[in-house]
Amino acid sequence: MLFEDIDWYSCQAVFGVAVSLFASLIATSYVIQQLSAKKKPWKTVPGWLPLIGNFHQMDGGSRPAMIQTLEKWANQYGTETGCFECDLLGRRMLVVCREDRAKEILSQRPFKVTRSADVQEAVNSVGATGVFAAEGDQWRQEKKLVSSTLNKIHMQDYVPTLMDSALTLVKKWEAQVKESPDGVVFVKQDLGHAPADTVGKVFLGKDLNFLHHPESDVAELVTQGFKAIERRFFCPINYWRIPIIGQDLDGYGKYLRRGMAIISQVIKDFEAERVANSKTQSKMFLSKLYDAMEQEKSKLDHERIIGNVVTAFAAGVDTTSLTLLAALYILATNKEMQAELRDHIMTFDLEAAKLEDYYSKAPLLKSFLHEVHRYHCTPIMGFQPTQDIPFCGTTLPKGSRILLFFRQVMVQKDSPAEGVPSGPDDAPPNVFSPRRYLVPVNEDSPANSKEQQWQCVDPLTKGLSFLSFGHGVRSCPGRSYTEIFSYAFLVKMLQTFEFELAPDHPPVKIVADTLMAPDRDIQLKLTPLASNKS
Ligand code: HEM
Repeated sequence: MLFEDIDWYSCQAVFGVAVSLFASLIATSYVIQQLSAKKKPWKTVPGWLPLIGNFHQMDGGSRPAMIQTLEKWANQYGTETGCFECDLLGRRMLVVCREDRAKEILSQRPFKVTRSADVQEAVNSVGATGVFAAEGDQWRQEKKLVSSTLNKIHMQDYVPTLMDSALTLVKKWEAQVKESPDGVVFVKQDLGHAPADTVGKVFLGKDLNFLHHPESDVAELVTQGFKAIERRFFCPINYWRIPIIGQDLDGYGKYLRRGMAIISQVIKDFEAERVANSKTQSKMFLSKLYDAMEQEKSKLDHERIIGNVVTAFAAGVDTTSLTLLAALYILATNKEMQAELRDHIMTFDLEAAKLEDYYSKAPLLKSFLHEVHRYHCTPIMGFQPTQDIPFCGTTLPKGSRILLFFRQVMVQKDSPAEGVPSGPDDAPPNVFSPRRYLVPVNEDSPANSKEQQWQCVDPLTKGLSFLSFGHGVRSCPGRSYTEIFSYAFLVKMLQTFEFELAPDHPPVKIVADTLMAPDRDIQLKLTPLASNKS
């Protein structure tokens, strides 16, 4: 067809109709949005724009910017009813930010309220098709099996591996410091690779050595997997579901195929060995899982076993590394606290420590870590009702998108969750207080006397004062696992180095569990302690 043949008049008319249709669509959705906002008992964040909703008010939409904005909105729009509504890229979200409202949602779990479909979809899409993203009978079966392999009895078997991985990390930094004239190390990547190594060893019985080979296929599956979950969670189109090419559209496909093939092979080798030799390694997750499947007569298929191993990487690695990143940042910028903790754990014998010692012999360290978990927790979790449920004096329809603001419920100043202890320093819940969970051993002796001994109480998990590992039957089965690794790492770190932020460090701020710093990383200047210099 020639250029002159085009009927420009018709084209203009079609274009005009399309523009007016689009404009009336936007106007109608604006009117619907305003009318539906008026009917609800909670406030709606103003400033809605077509297609993007309130996203343009989130300072570029990075994770910390989003958390900061939601925190600001919770104080602005959520105080009256304990919740508010906003629109993120066309998805209406009910943000629940106070204990009483959170209870209304959490009491309906696990069946009337589930993880949100967006979370399930994003997590499943990266290969973590395990208990975290499962629901209904599938979840019931897998939770029983997975939890039984992570209970305190089995945890005894994992302690040496967890300690060993923590030691290996600190030794790596010791070697690095010897080589480098300024003693500065970047910490974030290693803080992720060391817990990933524990998952490799404990879950698969394999030393995948992420710490020294961060370019390996399984390491890439894990690292790229986190990025893919964040990216895919907010994407309005599930492009990864497109047959053949979907997983490759954002470049994740190659990591998924290679990483999964390796994990699948390790499991097949393990099965073959188990058939040939009934005395396979009994001190690792796979053995314990297969034992539990036999005992319970409850078999998971090969794909679900892979999915649960990938889930351990997805659920346990980033969370642990962000906790430790926050802990190191706090100690690096508070020398007094660092010195007090070092004093406290200096005689802790890591090599000889049994599971119970981690919980009883270092109360201040334990209280510090509880507080890091509380104050710098995963701030938000997505849920949805599977049927209409009562909420805030009205009915929340099936399928509504709920963001439960765990952190806000625990740390807000004015109406915090009941049961957050104030500790010997009488600290309000909105303040970070490392001694919060300490109580005097001897009630009669004054709390501030030098002779006073302290013990650490466990945060209450019945109420909502400690939601860092979730709530109720869906709470995290990996809590002891990550705690033991973190204790071992912090003890070794404090026994080996004094540390501070590197000179001329760019500005850093922590928003919930995330550092606002270049690459969300920090550089530490590590000075070996005199007693450790060799
Ligand atoms: C600092 C480290 C960790 C934190 C802060 C953390 C936090 C959480 C949270 C908040 C949940 C959601 C609970 C809920 O929905 O109520 C969860 C679930 C889960 N976590 Fe962890 N977690 C950590 C480490 C781990 C580790 C090391 C593993 C495994 C080795 C693990 C495995 C899981 C699994 C399988 C679930 C799903 C449970 C279910 O849906 O029933 N987590 N975790």
